[in-house]
Amino acid sequence: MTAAPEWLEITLKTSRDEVETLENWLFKSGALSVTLLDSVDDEELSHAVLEPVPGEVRLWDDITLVGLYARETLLDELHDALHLAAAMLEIAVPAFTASRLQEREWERTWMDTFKPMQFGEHFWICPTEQEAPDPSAINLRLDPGMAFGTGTHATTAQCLAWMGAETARTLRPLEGCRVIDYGCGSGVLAIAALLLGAERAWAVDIDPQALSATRDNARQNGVLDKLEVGMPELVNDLSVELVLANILFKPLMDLADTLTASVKPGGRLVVSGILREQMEPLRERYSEHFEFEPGQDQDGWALMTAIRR
Ligand SMILES: C[S@@+](CC[C@H](N)C(=O)[O-])C[C@H]1O[C@@H](n2cnc3c(N)ncnc32)[C@H](O)[C@@H]1O
Repeated sequence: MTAAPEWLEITLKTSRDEVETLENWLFKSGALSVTLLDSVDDEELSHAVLEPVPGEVRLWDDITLVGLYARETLLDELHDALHLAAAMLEIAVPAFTASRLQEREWERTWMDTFKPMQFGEHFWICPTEQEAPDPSAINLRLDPGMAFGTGTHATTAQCLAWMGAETARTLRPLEGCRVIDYGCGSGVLAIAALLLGAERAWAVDIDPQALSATRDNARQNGVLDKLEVGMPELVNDLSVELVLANILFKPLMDLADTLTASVKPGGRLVVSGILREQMEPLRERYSEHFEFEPGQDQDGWALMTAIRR
């Protein structure tokens, strides 16, 4: 009898400062999902992702990253992809271990670790196969394990918390807004914006896998008809009321002119994925056209919002 195909898993240890870059590296090399584990006790925790409790964002100084690749991936091909992705990101290939994972174990991993998360009074992210804890709330459904952004990452969580905060007042806080999600990953922010009342959204990314995950997730949440998905050129001539950009510091600095042009005067820019010490240079880069609101800084990660003059 032929053995069931196994998933390929890459594991590496890193520090908080490096986690975002290395997560990006794993995705660029073709990972279907990336999980963050606390390294302190990862033998015992095995595959238990340390979820923030609702409203809480946690990060650890010593983190294990686990990237999961499609079953048909060959180890040699993966080595090549990891080296190529490192070269694209201009980083040295870090030390990692590769192992095979049985399908059942992989499924259980995600079922066990991705739990419903609440962001604000009436807004939740829920795995598709689980009951929503509050069926009357706005429940964004996501399949665990597909592309970046189930809300478990601190920087995604900060954006979702910012969007969900107003749900105590109204279930449609983004009513009438047109929204761009720049660097959409799983599309979670664009989909959240639409569920929270946005009129129309555009989700763009340089990674084709992210675009296809975004379409699937939007369809699943019944908002595909209000969402356009594509490469960044899609929004070249567009300026909207709200631009969400959870990408790294360097792309945010490089994209300043593009992102500035995509926010209409009086509109708002929300950026995350930046470290506390990167807030000031970022503010300076955007200050000619934006009035910054007080930034939020949680466990070293910052979310900044600004109004376009
Ligand atoms: C940190 S993930 C965030 C995903 C999602 N928005 C979220 O909040 O979970 C950043 C995403 O930005 C994309 N990205 C990086 N540089 C980009 C660029 N220059 N233009 C568009 N997308 C970019 C990456 O491919 C990745 O999917």
